[in-house]
Amino acid sequence: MARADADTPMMQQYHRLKAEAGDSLLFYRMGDFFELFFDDAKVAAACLDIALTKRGDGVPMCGVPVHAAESYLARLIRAGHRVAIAEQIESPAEARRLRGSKALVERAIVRLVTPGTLTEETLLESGSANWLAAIGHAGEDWAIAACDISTGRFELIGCAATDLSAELARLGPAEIIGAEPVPNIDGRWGHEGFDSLAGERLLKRRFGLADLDGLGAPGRAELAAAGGLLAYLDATQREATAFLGLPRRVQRSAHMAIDAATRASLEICRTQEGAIAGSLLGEVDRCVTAAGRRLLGQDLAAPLTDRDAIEARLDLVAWFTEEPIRRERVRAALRSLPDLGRALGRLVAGRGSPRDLASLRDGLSGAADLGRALGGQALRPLLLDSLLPYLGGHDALLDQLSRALVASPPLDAAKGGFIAEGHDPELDRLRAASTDGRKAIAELEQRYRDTTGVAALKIRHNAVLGYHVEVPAKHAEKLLAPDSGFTHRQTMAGAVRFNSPALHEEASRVLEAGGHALSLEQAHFARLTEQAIGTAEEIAVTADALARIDVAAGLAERAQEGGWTRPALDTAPCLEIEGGRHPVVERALAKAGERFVANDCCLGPADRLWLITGPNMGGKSTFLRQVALVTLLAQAGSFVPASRARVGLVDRLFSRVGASDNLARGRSTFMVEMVETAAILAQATDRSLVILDEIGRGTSTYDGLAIAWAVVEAMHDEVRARTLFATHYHELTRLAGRLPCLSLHHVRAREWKGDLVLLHEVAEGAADRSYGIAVARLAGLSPAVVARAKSVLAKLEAGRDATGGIAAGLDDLPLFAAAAEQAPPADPLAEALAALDPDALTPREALEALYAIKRLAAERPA
Ligand SMILES: Nc1ncnc2c1ncn2[C@@H]1O[C@H](COP(=O)(O)OP(=O)(O)OP(=O)(O)O)[C@@H](O)[C@H]1O
Repeated sequence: MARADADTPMMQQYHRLKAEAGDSLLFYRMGDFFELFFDDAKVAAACLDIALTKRGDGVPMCGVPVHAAESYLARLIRAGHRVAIAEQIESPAEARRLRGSKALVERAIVRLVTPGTLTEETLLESGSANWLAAIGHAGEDWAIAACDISTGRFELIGCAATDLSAELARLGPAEIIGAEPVPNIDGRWGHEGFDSLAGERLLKRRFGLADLDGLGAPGRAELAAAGGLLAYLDATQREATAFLGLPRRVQRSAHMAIDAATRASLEICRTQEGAIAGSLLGEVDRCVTAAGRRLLGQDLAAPLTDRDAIEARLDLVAWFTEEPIRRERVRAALRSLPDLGRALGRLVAGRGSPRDLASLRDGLSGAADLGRALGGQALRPLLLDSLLPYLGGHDALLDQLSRALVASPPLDAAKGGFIAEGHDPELDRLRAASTDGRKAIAELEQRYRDTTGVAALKIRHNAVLGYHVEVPAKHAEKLLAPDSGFTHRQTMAGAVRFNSPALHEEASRVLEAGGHALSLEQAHFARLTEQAIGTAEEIAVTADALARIDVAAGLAERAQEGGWTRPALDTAPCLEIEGGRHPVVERALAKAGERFVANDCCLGPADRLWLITGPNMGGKSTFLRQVALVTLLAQAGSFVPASRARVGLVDRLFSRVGASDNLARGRSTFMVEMVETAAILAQATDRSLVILDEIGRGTSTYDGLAIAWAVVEAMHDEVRARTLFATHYHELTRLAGRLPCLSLHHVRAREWKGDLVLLHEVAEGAADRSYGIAVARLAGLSPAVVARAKSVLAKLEAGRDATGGIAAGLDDLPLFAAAAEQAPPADPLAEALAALDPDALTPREALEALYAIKRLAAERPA
């Protein structure tokens, strides 16, 4: 940063704050603007598309108006920047009073705005949680402490190093921090406080606890992660306190493990392009509240593995499907409620407004009404019964808020006008005085017009002069006369301004009363906010209960809309789906006026690996994905797009469907595929569901087939997970004769009058051929190229028939297990060498040993 030799005091202050802000952009408050200087100005001007100017001393600068700062902040944060806000912490008048007429206003960084610590409505997506994740470890144990301070959620997740990415993928954090870099994780490192003792101390202090047993005695790694997280919140929020509920310890086994590649491949909460529309979440979501949408996203990101917990969710969805009128009433009630959780988050963070208090009032009273209405319903499911008590219980706060606030308070507390009339007699009196004063000023205006005879005389108000009398320049004479009773204040181009003792007196009354009224309102605001914060935990629980009801009613709505059914759950490793559909593809086809062909799938202990062949575009990938999605939806507690489904609970879900390039990390498509396949083979269990599409396609035919062959064998013999394996290697179908729990299936196609007809139907048996050339023709390859390809194919097929093709001889391979178990043949030469101890040999023995070794070497098979 270029630095002027003789910095002004202001620039010195700027440099001090900038040093503190580090690599964050510094928003330096100057009156009604936040200014940025030097490189910060260049970066911000480019990112925000605003003018970059220069100060008199040549320093580059740009600025954003304070009242519009939020939208600029949003753009900077989205572009990956962090922003330090330096506010004026005293008024210019105070500065002058304390330190003389030329005193510089004191400024301090009051907040670091980072992607994971946002609370402002405009900076957040209403339908997604905004997680900040801190990674800590103690020796070999790792943990993530994650919080969403916009709603107060706080989780501690202990896990193995290898599970970190999957857990982070579940959360989808806006920001990841840690002490030192963690391989393959994109975070900001070098933060402090990641030690378990600090974590323990900070947790105890924050929640006023004597010991941590009440939190389920978190382990050392969890404490280290929590320590880093809390230290970071203190550093970014400064004086304000971030909203955090008590931390919830998340048991990893309580959730279906889904790694990042599977999430991307199944497009669970976002499409691969990052959009919600077109993802499973986008397709399933019928929530009417933002909190419901956030919870649904979390449910889909972390399906459950506990059968009772899933059944409880399903019972509630079923209850809502039974009576559409009941469902619609509940949804209508929910729809009208404000976002309780986020309003609370802002109030706790000290960024709340009177409107947030009104949101609490309306949200809590709506919750209580809903609780009463639902409580009157017969045959309530257990989950609903357990939620009902949390919908009420805020009477004292509600009573205060309802009596104190006007119906629709303003966003800005500073201007007042949010405390209802009749709530505070003193406030009413001050307001009346101020109104009377204004009336008196209006009367004064009329009187001055009459006495001066100037009809155009006006009493105006501005920030510099306060109340004053203004007349057009041509009438100024009369008021300028020495005995007129008016004092000249200002001469403008067309008008002249005056003061008068009577006006001064009335104006003081107005100002004084108005000022007192304002401070009284501020005091009310502070008191109400404090009262609300006092019950923050309880309010957050109410918000969660409302969200859970919204999710269930929304899922019921979705089920009804799409003819979805309640899945049966099973603890045996089975998976039976009749009439299954892919919700997103089905919708896309419906838009184009086409029908989705429903398909069945039936996996069980005796038939757990389906090998699926068939033409390109035949629907293999769609079928694979739909099986995974039906399972995922079922375990998230949703009805499923199928006419019947029985889902044996899945502990881990793996999906490798469609190309997943990871060139940014310097790996080729094939390399990524192999790394991921290795991970599946290492992590999948006999309780897992594995979906593999075209493994081995990115390399030479021989290598690819060999790898696919070995992977299928390993899945079948060793891993024993329920597996769907789609492939274009027809040679793999030979495995059916050798692997008892593998069966062959294909997507059907027909050639009709020379045209290919894709039926999208999954049927038993192998495909008779691959139809690749027919698909290429459909895709518009020129007739000449198609004709040439056909003749090349005829030659290749003739060659294959003559030689047995690339799979010739594969039938003679020993089985995978047998091959894996076969020990390498003994090597006498190696054994003899290993037995030698050169230091213990005499020269003569050494010579003999040498002869013996030469002899063994000569006997070795070539
Ligand atoms: N069950 C179905 N009913 C109707 N149309 C379907 C069905 N399944 C797939 N399709 C249509 O076929 C298209 C191709 O499907 P998909 O990508 O699953 O084929 P594929 O067999 O995996 O192809 P490839 O082998 O080239 O990857 C889909 O985009 C969809 O439009």
